[in-house]
Amino acid sequence: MSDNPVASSVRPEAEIDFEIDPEDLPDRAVRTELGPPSIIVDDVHVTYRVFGGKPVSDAGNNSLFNRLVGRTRQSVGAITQVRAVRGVSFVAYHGEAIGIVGTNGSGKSTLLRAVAGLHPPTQGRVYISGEPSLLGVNAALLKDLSGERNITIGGLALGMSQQEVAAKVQDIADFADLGDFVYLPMNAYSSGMAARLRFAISTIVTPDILMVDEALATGDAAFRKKSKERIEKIRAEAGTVFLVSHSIASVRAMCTRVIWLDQGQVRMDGDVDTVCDAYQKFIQSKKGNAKAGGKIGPATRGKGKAGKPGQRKPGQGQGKGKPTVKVAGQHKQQARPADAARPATGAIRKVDLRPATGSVRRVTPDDVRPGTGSIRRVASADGRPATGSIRRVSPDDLRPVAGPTNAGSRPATGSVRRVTPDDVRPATGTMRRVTRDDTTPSPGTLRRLTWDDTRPARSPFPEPDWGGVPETTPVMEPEPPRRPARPVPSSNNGSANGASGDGDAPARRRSWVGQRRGRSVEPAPETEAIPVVKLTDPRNGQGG
Ligand SMILES: Nc1ncnc2c1ncn2[C@@H]1O[C@H](COP(=O)(O)OP(=O)(O)OP(=O)(O)O)[C@@H](O)[C@H]1O
Repeated sequence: MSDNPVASSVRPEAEIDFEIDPEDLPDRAVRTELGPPSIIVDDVHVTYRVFGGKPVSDAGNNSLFNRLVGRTRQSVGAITQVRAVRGVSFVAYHGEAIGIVGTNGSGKSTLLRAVAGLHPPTQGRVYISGEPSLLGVNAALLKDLSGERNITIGGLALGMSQQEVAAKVQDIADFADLGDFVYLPMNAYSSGMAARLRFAISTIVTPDILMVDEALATGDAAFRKKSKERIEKIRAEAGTVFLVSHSIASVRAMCTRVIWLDQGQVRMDGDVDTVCDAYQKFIQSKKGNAKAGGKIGPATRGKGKAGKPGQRKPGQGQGKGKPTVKVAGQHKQQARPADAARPATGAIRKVDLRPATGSVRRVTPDDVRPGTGSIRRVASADGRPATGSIRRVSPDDLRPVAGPTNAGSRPATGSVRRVTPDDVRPATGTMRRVTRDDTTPSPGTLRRLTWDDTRPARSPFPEPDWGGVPETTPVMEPEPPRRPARPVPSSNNGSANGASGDGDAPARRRSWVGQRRGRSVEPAPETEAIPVVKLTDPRNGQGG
């Protein structure tokens, strides 16, 4: 394991707010008579163990063996120890408002968490009388819930009953200046609104010990004024208030005592003006040094040679012959030379944008012009067919391959061409266009239906009566026995006067029957007299 006591020093520059108009906070906190001790912090150390970090050898243990071991661990994933708080001791009293100042990463938040019991000290002890209430920027509010619900949950967590919380919801929403936003999920809040709500929830009840960590930083002047009044009230009721802030003006206005932390240690502890003045001077000297070319920060890793203050050997962390910047009389910082951005071996260097062989370079318009053997720009002329190369397809490619006429659009072997109407004419063995002729009947095939196809094959109805006698009910007269006609004398044919004798009767009868059947029946012609011949049987000679 490696020890990295200066890890905090690489944090970005603290955002120190000197710009707050003191008129926003007109009344200075008045130091009142102090009560008994509320908190005793006795030589507290807090060390974080970070997995996977790069081990940085301590200056005191920078032996060859340690460096070799450190490098070995670095390659397999080392555990880095970050000593955030290192041996802090102080006593806080009832009725005090203590401001805690320091640059980024100096251990302010860690110290508050240790005092509030949220992070056990690695070493040392904390004694406390009363119930601490830590209000931090990361206080556990549920962002998916509305402000109203968070007020309820926070109030219950502080020991209030449901009725007490319900009665206070509107007051808290008014104090945080949320308006109707109190009914919306906290996701919809700005950072300032969320910070105001956190402060309002934490101060629903008057806590014994209130710890405010940067929660006021996002508030506007009006809200800071309200906050100050509330803090004054808590302090007046013999509570103890801790205020972590980068706003020196707020600390000056609200606190009665200030502790300045630097790299996890108490650098100064005393009355407001003395400590704030010293801290302000320290910050301004850092700013001045930064403007002069030095980098702001209490210390630098400087190739792993920067160690704890007081343990650093002269010349450590400095390149040979390179200028150094002294920060606040304690930390040494290697100045960044003006030509630091020039190419260096093994480091990030300025990329040469000119073409170079085998290196990354900037692509210029010249690079995309046609050239041989490289990626080049495809010009209009290049869009014509080429063999074996990717090219741009132009409208010309869609024209017939052979010849400009339709004839040229006939199938060609092995090439894609435009399909014309000619291509859909009938051809043998290929698909062809279907014409009307294809729909005329042919034997054994489907044919066109005509009107006749729709008439019944045999009518189910009887033939209509057209005035005659139905054939199904014929009236038959029995025909009289035929007698042999008597020979008619040629002199007396009986037809001279129109009268007829008995020989006319059969003709008349046939004519009548024919009329009744509705048919025109021609009278039978007069039969001639047939001689009667008597036949004899040749076997017995008798007539038959
Ligand atoms: N959870 C953590 N794990 C590892 N290191 C941490 C953790 N929290 C803080 N640190 C380190 O501890 C050191 C002190 O951090 P801390 O947040 O207490 O400083 P701070 O003074 O509150 O900083 P700031 O002003 O930026 O809020 C820093 O170097 C930081 O990187």
